[in-house]
Amino acid sequence: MILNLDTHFNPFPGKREIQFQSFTFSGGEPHIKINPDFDVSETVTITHRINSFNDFGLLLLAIDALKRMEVKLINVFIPYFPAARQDRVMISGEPLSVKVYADILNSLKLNKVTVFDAHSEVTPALLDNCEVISNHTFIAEVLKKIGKEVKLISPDGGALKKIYKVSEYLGGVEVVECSKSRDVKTGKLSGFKVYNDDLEGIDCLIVDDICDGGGTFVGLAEELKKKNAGKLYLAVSHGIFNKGFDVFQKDFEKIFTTNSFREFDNEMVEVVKLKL
Ligand SMILES: O=P(O)(O)OC[C@H]1O[C@@H](O)[C@H](O)[C@@H]1O
Repeated sequence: MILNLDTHFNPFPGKREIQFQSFTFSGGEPHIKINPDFDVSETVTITHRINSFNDFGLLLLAIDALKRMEVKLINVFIPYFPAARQDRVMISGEPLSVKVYADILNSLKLNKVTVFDAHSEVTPALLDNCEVISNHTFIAEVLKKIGKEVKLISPDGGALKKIYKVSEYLGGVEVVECSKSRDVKTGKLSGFKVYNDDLEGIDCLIVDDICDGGGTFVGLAEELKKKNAGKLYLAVSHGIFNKGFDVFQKDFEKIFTTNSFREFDNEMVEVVKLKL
């Protein structure tokens, strides 16, 4: 049984859905009422796209309601895990945000928590009974859509381990390693480096987990262009795109993402819908 808290997001098409009503009280608090017309002895999988604290709150309320209805086995599918990037304390005074979310979920004794393309190994290490869905089939689908040979571009050291696994899954597509620096205090990016001088006319697919403002990818695109690379494509599992898409217009042919975070309606972007 599936409880899709975000009614625009259904990664389990065809599975029976539990009906519910959710709304926000006038004071701003989320609320939910789950219809009791289902067999509580079955496992229930809650799916939710979390991009605000209220979204997380609604998830917690739904878990509590199901427990009170005596559902014993509850799975949760949160494709984009909140604060996954706040996985270490960089400077004193910051919280270890991802652990705050993980601790709350762990306290609820869930049967399974599934996340899609975890930012780092920290999220699955912190969560009890965690399953991570890799980006392999997403990237394979992207390559099919591009329909020609590309090199895979790893934007930084953090993405390397994952991109080599993708390359292996795809039968050994060549990987180009790159690096960048980010100022801990200001978040400003600089010093983009591409460790391959043989990119003349070569089409490139940059692969990463998250695109937020896009600075990483625009900076990298400029370096790739200096090496006369061919067409540039970007594939990110979780699209936030907080600065919109105009920033990519000059350098990129197309951007691929999934619907793990939200929906998109822009001709530069092609969305591969998540299906489990
Ligand atoms: O440059 P923007 O898009 O803001 O940020 C995205 C980058 O920041 C990292 O955490 C992500 O893994 C990605 O490399």
